[in-house]
Amino acid sequence: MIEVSGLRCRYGNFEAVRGVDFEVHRGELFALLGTNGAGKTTVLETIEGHRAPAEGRVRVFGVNPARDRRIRSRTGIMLQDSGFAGDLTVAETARLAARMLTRKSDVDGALDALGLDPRRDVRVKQLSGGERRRLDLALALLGEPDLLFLDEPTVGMDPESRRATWELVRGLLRTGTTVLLTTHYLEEAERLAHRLAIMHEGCVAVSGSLVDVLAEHDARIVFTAPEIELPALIGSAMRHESRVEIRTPDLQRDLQTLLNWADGRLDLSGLRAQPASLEEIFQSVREEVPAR
Ligand SMILES: Nc1ncnc2c1ncn2[C@@H]1O[C@H](COP(=O)(O)OP(=O)(O)OP(=O)(O)O)[C@@H](O)[C@H]1O
Repeated sequence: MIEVSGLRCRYGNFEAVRGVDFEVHRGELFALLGTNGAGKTTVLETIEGHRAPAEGRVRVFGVNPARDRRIRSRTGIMLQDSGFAGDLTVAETARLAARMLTRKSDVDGALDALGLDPRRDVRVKQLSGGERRRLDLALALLGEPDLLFLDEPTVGMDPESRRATWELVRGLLRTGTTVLLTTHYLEEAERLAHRLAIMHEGCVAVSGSLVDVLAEHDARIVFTAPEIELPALIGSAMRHESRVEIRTPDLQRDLQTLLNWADGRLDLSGLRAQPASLEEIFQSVREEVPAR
């Protein structure tokens, strides 16, 4: 659905994107993540056809998005701010947005899907931040796009609306919609993404399927235990008072060793074993990749 290869983008002499490659496949959710100023918006704008690359190639539905406007009718874009007049009501805004589309769209269905039906006669400027995001998403869904761009979709939403939005996105994925998500909310990416790329300083620092990316980084075993000599493990153990934290590249093996060793000897109280989180991987990208 999307192909980005060798992409470079410049603002004057400043190279904001320095050779980015990734693909987004049909029916998947791809999360484009990154540190502040990493170049995500620049990449997105190029994919959306608003910016021509300095070098490299971008294809959406197999065509150049900067030249071929036909892809617009198959694409839904949830912007950070949809830019409609605050004096219009929710329903007026949705009807106006629908009129700008070439595809037929179900305005009532989109408002209903986002729980905005009871708010349809409220002026947009009176909506809460979370309701506003839901309206932005409803507008992006008009015309039932094959490809959906979600830019920070759940900013300002309360936990319940956020969960409802994730469920809605999962539903869209089940019906074959392809989604490109950008978010600073890493739990969101962890919950939704099939594959992802983490950008830093204009480059992709980490990419792959969520499962592989998490598996490639050290998992963690945590428990509390008195001062005691631990068995030899593959991972490294650190102690903060009675709390022991083991970072391991082989969670199953070290956990097995630890449980066998503790059996009948010691209660590993508060034992937790978990894979690396995107939060930790993100942090290591920030620390490891040298600043330009
Ligand atoms: N119009 C512009 N002129 C000059 N530099 C720009 C312009 N727009 C963006 N930049 C710079 O390009 C780099 C990438 O910006 P971009 O907005 O693509 O990053 P981002 O990953 O979306 O950041 P954030 O997560 O902070 O929104 C940044 O260093 C930014 O300051």
